[in-house]
Amino acid sequence: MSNAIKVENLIKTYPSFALKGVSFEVPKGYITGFIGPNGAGKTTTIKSIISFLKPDGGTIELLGEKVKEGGAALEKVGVVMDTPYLVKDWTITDVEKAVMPFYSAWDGDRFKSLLDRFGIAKSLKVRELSRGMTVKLSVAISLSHGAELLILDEPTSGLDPVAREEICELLQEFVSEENHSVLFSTHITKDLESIADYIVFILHGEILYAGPKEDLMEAYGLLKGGLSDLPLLSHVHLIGLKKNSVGFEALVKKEEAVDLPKGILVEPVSLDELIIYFHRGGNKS
Ligand SMILES: Nc1ncnc2c1ncn2[C@@H]1O[C@H](COP(=O)(O)OP(=O)(O)OP(=O)(O)O)[C@@H](O)[C@H]1O
Repeated sequence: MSNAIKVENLIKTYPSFALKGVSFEVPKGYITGFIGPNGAGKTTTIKSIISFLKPDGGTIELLGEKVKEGGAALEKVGVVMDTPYLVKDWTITDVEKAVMPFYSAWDGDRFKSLLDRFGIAKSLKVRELSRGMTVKLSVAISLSHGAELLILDEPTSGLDPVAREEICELLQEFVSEENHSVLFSTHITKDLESIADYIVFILHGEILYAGPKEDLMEAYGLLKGGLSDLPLLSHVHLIGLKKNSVGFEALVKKEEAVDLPKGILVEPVSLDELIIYFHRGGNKS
């Protein structure tokens, strides 16, 4: 399977944070969700991929081409960042005039029809757009310059469920065209549970998992039981543990959860729970 993005051994060091040799692939033709708690390194990774940041080490390939010193060729890549870069006083017509020269394949008719579909008049100023409309405008720009890969950093944060659903539908429509791919970072893992095919999970600047979503969800489970059961689980690695006055819940790798005491259940885990329990860590005492 060919890759839309290949990141190898990416290093970026800040005084109080580092990407420590991040490696993962985003397969062509699918939606890949990029997850991890606040400060895990998602935006730093995405900014490195699109050359908004200069990494300290590692290699990045975008659509089969190595990103060279001096920046990525983003002609075929649509980028939707958390903080849009558009000038607030511009009208949408001004925005189109400003972005058009950067793209040889700019399709004005497609842009107009997407704006109509999203209910965005060209006479509106950027400052008059709601957060949802701003995200849709960024997506409309990406879809109008013939992008084959969309990279989105938190596109659905701050949006109501209706707008989130619309964005998710757009992404699904986008990947339904041959060889189109999406990398999509979000805290709203519910969105990914319905639309992502692959997951990249980052914690403290390191990749914990990169692969098919179903395999990730299948590999882990939540153990639930009473507090008196905990000492009987010394042979099981509890990745993350939550206790209350009567019982406990713990994240485990299913293949390691063997010889369990009677009454202990292994239940399916959600993406949210995976993030929470990996972040929390396990301590049986
Ligand atoms: N320019 C910078 N200088 C110093 N530290 C930075 C800089 N940019 C980011 N960081 C630090 O790097 C860490 C990772 O930040 P990053 O924005 O990549 O995380 P994130 O996973 O996208 O988080 P969030 O989900 O909150 O957006 C944070 O601790 C942040 O403070």
